[in-house]
Amino acid sequence: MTKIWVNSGDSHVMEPADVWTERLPARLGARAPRSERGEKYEMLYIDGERIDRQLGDFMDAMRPPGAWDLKVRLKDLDQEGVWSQLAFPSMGFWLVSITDRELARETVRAWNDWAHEEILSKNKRVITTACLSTADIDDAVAEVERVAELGFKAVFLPCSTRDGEEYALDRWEPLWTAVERAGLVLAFHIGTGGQNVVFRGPGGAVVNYMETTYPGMRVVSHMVAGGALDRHPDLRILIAEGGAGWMPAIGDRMDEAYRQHGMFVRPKLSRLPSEIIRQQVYASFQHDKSSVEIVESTGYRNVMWGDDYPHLEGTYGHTQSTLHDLFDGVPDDIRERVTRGTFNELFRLPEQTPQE
Ligand SMILES: CC(C)(COP(=O)(O)O)[C@@H](O)C(=O)NCCC(=O)NCCSC(=O)[C@]1(C)CCC[C@@]2(C)[C@@H]3[C@@H]4C[C@@H]5C[C@]3(C[C@]5(C)O4)[C@H](O)C[C@@H]21
Ligand SMILES: [Mn+2]
Repeated sequence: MTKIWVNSGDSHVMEPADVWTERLPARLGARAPRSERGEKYEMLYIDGERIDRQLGDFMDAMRPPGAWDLKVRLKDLDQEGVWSQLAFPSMGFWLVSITDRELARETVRAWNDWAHEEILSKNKRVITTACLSTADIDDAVAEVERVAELGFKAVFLPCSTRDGEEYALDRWEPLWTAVERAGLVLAFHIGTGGQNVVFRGPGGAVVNYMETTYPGMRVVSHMVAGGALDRHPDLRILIAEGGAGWMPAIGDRMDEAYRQHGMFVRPKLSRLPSEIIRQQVYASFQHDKSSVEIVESTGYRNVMWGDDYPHLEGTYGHTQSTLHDLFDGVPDDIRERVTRGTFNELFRLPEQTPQE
């Protein structure tokens, strides 16, 4: 079986437990996210709030030996055929729920400094997103400018927002301007910003998996229909780990809404919603065949494969068989686009994948 070399638009770094306590004064470090293992649940403490989650199951299911060690990770990637990765946080995801301005600013800054020193400065294949404060837009703008200087290629925000902070609202304008001007990708990872276990009845595991997918589409409907992407034509957003098959479907439905409910529509847009999605919205997937098929059948080309390394929803241990299932028989230009081209277009990395 020939090795298909790919880039991954959705991976994760595992931060050391002391990523904040080592870098912040005790009065702040003590309030940063930390998890303690309980019987069935892990207790997650964030600024005094407690969230019970089955994180332990996720951690135990972590197979890849390189999850916590960059050098070993690069060997894992060679084995799997992954050249570059865009790596999201793990514990860093929980920073988005901090509402205290100083704590949000300082924990975000500390996480980004750790990522810059321990990942970005130590290799060229794994690049991390940067975290941003959701507590204060001015702090987020300042951090965008700082991390762009440090060489980050993407920042991330949560898919779900607090009520009254939806992404269509003007409050975000200074941040959209800053991200667009810095040429960074604005990434949203599914399952962030809200509850991930919302139903505990029959089928709960699959229902909850699906329920974390919908907020990613909601980000797109707000930022397209609210005009954010129309006002910032160079701003590119990525919805990571939510699959990509939904892009043409919501493009069509938003066009229908825009036309059939035209008398209610504001703001008016300079392009149809579907055109804005085609040009400025990107999505990643791991196993979905439909994510490849829509590129062939609808011409939505902003589709990017992701290994979700080292999470159990990802492909570690079966990457090559997954890639052959997905791409054998698919036209070369589409395989090239989805496995490497979209990633290189977004993160403007020179083509580095070794030719087997
Ligand atoms: C089986 C039930 C119904 C039983 O209910 P019970 O708890 O016993 O009362 C319930 O426990 C369940 O649904 N368990 C399945 C596992 C699960 O928690 N599913 C949530 C939806 S999937 C999800 O949230 C993704 C998007 C995908 C899996 C990894 C995920 C949890 C990751 C994992 C965990 C944590 C959250 C995180 C980033 C993070 C650092 O890595 C994302 O924010 C989010 C993400
Ligand atoms: Mn992921």
